[in-house]
Amino acid sequence: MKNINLDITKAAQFLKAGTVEAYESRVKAAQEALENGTCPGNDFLGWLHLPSSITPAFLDEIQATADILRAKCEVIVVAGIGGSYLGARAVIEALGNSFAWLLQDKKNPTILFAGNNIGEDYLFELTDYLKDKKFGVINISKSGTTTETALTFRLLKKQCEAQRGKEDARDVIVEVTDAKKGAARICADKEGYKSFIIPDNVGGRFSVLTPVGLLPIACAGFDVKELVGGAQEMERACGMNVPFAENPAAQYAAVRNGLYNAGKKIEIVVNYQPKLHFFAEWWKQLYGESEGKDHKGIFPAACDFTTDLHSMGQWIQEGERSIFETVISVEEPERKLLFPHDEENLDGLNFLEGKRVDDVNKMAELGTRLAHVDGGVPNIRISVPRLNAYYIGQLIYFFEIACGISGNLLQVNPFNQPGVEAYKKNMFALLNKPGYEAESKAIRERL
Ligand SMILES: O=P(O)(O)OC[C@H]1O[C@H](O)[C@H](O)[C@@H](O)[C@@H]1O
Repeated sequence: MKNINLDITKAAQFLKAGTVEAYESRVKAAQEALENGTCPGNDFLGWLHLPSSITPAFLDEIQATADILRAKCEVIVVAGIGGSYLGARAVIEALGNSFAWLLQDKKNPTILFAGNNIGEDYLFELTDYLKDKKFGVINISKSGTTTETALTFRLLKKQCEAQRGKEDARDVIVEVTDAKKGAARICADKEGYKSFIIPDNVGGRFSVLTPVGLLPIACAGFDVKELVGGAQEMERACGMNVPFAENPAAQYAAVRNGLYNAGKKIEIVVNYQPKLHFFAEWWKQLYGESEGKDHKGIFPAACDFTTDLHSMGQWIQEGERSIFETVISVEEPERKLLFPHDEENLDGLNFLEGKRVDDVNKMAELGTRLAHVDGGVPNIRISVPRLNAYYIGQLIYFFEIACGISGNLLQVNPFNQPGVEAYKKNMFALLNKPGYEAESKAIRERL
């Protein structure tokens, strides 16, 4: 079976000859530091060999819980934010029907996401929509104390119990959280909810292959064994025994650092399939939180093409030359649709009659690639044979291991996110959270 394939030729051509190759020894050192646990943030390396450590029995347990929720719920709300949100949504949207929430699909529950904002209208409208629904909740929080998620869970737990009764609610509320600490753990133990553990040594943004991602994905009806199988294959293909020139993660990490050092400060991940929109959101957190520190790091951005060619296309073609693109290209769509004939041919498009829609999309992609490279935008291309669970699993692990290597090349700790606390501290000070008295006083003096 084919694997995802990385092509860096149209990016490396922007660098001095030999630049990518010159990273070989530094990449090797980064790989060794990850393997040996000697890099910064070495207490968060549990994701490194996670795919190959997942057992069939563990996946059966995930599936059994998902089956209960699927049988008892027409809607499942997945509450979580950041790494406790984006991976599940990325995979579910990539694999699902584009109009999933509009389908009266009796076979699969509708999956909704919440706990990822503090929008009063959003939460009101969600709880309003759920009023006459048989719904369940997967509450996901590693710390168990994240405000956005905790607020949402308060609302949903109460509503679920009110609508179903406390006993029945107990079967459809599941917590995914720390083994020992945090409000979600205490609540799960007290209420007797089914719960899954997020390992201590796996950070949120690397946790999609733990129950954080696997449980919602199984609830949505997708094959978690295939997903993990794809990740396992990439764990092998990106292993440190694979030579530098043949190792896609090593190559990607090297070329993007080469580009960064040559002044390309922004990486735009691009898709030509709208289903990959949230995959790019997941990627943005993975790379943004891992590399954006010590006043360094490529800014991770994303565009959906061809949609955004009609909005951001101008900037990409002719704006400041500080960007490069990483295109995720799906080789073969899952469905077939032909360009139709039209008697009047008012749009002049009858020359495309009978062609697959994807043939047109592919020419848009090729034309864009040539135009952007001509315009000075280095282009990395990752081709994905099909948009299925196996290849999404490959993409996930590929980007994770490349991120670990890349962060080490950048000489930052890729596994912490101290900067995220600044807004939380201010918010709690402004809200007069008990324990924040001094901060509250100090911040008010600044207003
Ligand atoms: O899973 P939780 O503890 O609720 O955290 C959810 C997210 O929020 C934080 O602020 C971090 O920046 C993220 O890395 C994390 O994934």
